[in-house]
Amino acid sequence: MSRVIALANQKGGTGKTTTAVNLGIGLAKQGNKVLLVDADAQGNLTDSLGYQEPDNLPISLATVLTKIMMEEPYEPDEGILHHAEGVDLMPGNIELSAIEVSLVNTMSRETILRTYINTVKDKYDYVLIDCMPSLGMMTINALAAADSVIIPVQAHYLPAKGMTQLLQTIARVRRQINPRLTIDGVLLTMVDNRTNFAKDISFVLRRDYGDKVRVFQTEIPLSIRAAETSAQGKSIYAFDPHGIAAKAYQAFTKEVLEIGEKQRKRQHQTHLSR
Ligand SMILES: Nc1ncnc2c1ncn2[C@@H]1O[C@H](COP(=O)(O)OP(=O)(O)OP(=O)(O)O)[C@@H](O)[C@H]1O
Repeated sequence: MSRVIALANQKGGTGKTTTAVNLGIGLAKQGNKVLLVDADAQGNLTDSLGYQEPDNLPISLATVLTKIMMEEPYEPDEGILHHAEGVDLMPGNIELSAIEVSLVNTMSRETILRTYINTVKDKYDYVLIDCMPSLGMMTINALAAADSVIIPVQAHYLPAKGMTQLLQTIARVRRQINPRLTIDGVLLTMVDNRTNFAKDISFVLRRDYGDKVRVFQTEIPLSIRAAETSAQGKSIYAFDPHGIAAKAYQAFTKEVLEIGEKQRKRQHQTHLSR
């Protein structure tokens, strides 16, 4: 059974893409089949995996979403690229901006991405969706398609207002479109342990939101090597395998696997008790 996880935060630059790459490849290194979906018009995930001109790719997520909206046939593996470190990628690019606009007038506008994911997910253990830094239609589509959400939060600023808004949006999607949607947790990224600021943010997050969402035990440290990785087209495990960021992403992958295992067991028990 596959798990679909959206990496979402409407604030830009919080580590969504870096986490998608290194969680995805981390899960693949543990023997899982993983599809990464670039649902951000900036195409940063696509770029980070070595496809440096996402806008020139002949087929991308926008291509298949357009076909779904137009009720045209498409092949389930259409446009999917294979990365050397064992993950698949459905690339994204600037064409997704036009999709956001046309979705507004489309029937079932919140579930077009879910329709796509449902046709491919059975081939994978994990599907990770890298969301745009907004709460627009593409992010709503990602939340409608997902089983759960991971919220990367940059440890540099107090996320209070944005966090409340994001949690409200997730709750609304759960009520109106996707009742099975859960929050896996908040991941603190770019933590600079030399300052007290990161500790303060971590404390405030746990104090104000700890009863509503898990804050992952693992914190991703601020690391120049992690920042450099995106230009290399590879993961932190390939670029700097012994560094602090690689170790943190390994520990984070383990936490995500444990959550997945617990949820699978729960689903199995519910299924048996029916
Ligand atoms: N642990 C880290 N240490 C230092 N720099 C990092 C770290 N993680 C990510 N970065 C850098 O921070 C920037 C933002 O990260 P990233 O692109 O992953 O965020 P994002 O949330 O996907 O951004 P956007 O909202 O624009 O899609 C990038 O330049 C990235 O290389």
